[in-house]
Amino acid sequence: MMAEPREMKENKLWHRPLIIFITVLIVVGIIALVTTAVVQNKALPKKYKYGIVLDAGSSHTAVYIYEWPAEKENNTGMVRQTHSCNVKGKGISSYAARVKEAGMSLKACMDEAKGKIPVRRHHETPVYLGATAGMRLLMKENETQSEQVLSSVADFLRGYPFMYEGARIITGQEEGAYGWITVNYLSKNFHQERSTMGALDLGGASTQITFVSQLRVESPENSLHFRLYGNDYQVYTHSFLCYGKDQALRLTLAQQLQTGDRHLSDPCFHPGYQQEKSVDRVFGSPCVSTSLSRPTYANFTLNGTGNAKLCQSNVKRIFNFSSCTWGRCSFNGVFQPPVEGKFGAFSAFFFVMNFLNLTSSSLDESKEKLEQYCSKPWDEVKQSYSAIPEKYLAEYCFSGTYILALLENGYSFTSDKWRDIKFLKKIGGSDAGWTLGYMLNLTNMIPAEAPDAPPLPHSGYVSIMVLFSLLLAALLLLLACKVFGRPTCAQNKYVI
Ligand SMILES: Nc1nc2c(ncn2[C@@H]2O[C@H](COP(=O)(O)OP(=O)(O)OP(=O)(O)O)[C@@H](O)[C@H]2O)c(=O)[nH]1
Ligand SMILES: [Ca+2]
Repeated sequence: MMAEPREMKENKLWHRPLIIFITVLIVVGIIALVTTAVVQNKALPKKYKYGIVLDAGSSHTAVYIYEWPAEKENNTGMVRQTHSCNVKGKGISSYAARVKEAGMSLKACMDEAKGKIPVRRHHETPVYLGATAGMRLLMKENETQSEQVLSSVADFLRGYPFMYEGARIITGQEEGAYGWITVNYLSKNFHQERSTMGALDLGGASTQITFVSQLRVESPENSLHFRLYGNDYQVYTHSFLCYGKDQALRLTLAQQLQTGDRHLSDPCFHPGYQQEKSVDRVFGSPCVSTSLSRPTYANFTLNGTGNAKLCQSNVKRIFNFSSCTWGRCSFNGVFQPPVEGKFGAFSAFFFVMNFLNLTSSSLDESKEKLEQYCSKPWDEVKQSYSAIPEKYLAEYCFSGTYILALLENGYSFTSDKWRDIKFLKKIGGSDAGWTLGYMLNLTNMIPAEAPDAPPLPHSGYVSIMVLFSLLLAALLLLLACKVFGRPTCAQNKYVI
């Protein structure tokens, strides 16, 4: 009777170190597993790639830097803008008479880009320059000069340690298409079965409208077909050269100067606004039709009268609604299907509508507010917005009226469709514009088919691995209890 307890005690003495050893092993194992999972799951210092696009617009040039994680370049929405720089002065087309300086004008922004991108990435960072309507107009006026301007900027960009990938004038069709790609890429609309949004871009010298149309696009030059991430898109696009807001102002002024009076009473400017303007500046543009008669005097005086209604009827005269050889037209005989779906309106559409506080107003409300704004005396306007450069400030009444006329009468956004227009500047930190779409296309970052996704996301995979390891460990522990006897486990509360 006395021998049995001694044996049990001996057994227990032999068990204890083993159990402790196994428990420690299991605990260490679990800690190791969890640590591995956590470390693995934590954002590793990612490898980023970079790209630079110069938007050589008619009014100014902007330099954009984009960044994306190297291993995820084919996923939609991964590229983001990390920096932008506005080149001082006017657009590159304004250097026509002093082409050598065109390249140098980019120096400050390009030097800044050098500082923003890690040195070890410089040699593999592509640089693209795309010129838009200002250079398209210069090309029409003087081909040699436009080529010289492009080679001046090209030579200058080649002097940087980046990978120079070209400087060219992009077509209006490309400008529209890439703007559409940009807004939908940034909104992650190419994912799943989401519908896309149209893109409205208003520059200084041209304006673009691009959207998916269910209706057949009758004119081949306005029709684009894309296969992106496994989906097909039939896209309508048109770029109206000369219908950017600066050229539209010239067209409106040229129309009004047909009366022959060198004192122009202009309803698109505030009452009390007065300025001497050059006839050359107005009629020197290739946009101003040669059928209009050019006044003989060199300057004219513009006197604001501040009447948005009259302004609107003047502005409407620059659109030709009378001839259309297609089923339906926007203006100037250009085919356009009815606008469909939501739209993102950016660049000057945003600057102007945002300044006028009209980004969330209905069409009727916008007209009303604009009437009030235009009728404000110039002195009052200057006082209220002393921080805004006078050049911009003087033109908001005209620009707002032009935008309403272009959208309502030009593109046929009726009152109910007006709500579908969202005036925006950026989407998730990146500017809306053609540059991102241009770079995505040239670097082959928008695949036709959806990239193969692993069955589980990485974090899901790790979580499942950890869960099963824990389960396994618990089972092992249970097994140990069974092997080494109940009392020990019961004492340690391991057995249920
Ligand atoms: N109010 C205001 N106007 C601006 C600003 N930036 C540009 N603009 C004006 O808005 C118009 C359009 O500007 P952008 O979109 O930069 O035009 P752009 O790219 O130079 O011209 P395009 O080659 O026709 O595309 C021009 O008349 C500019 O002078 C701004 O910050 N505020
Ligand atoms: Ca532009």
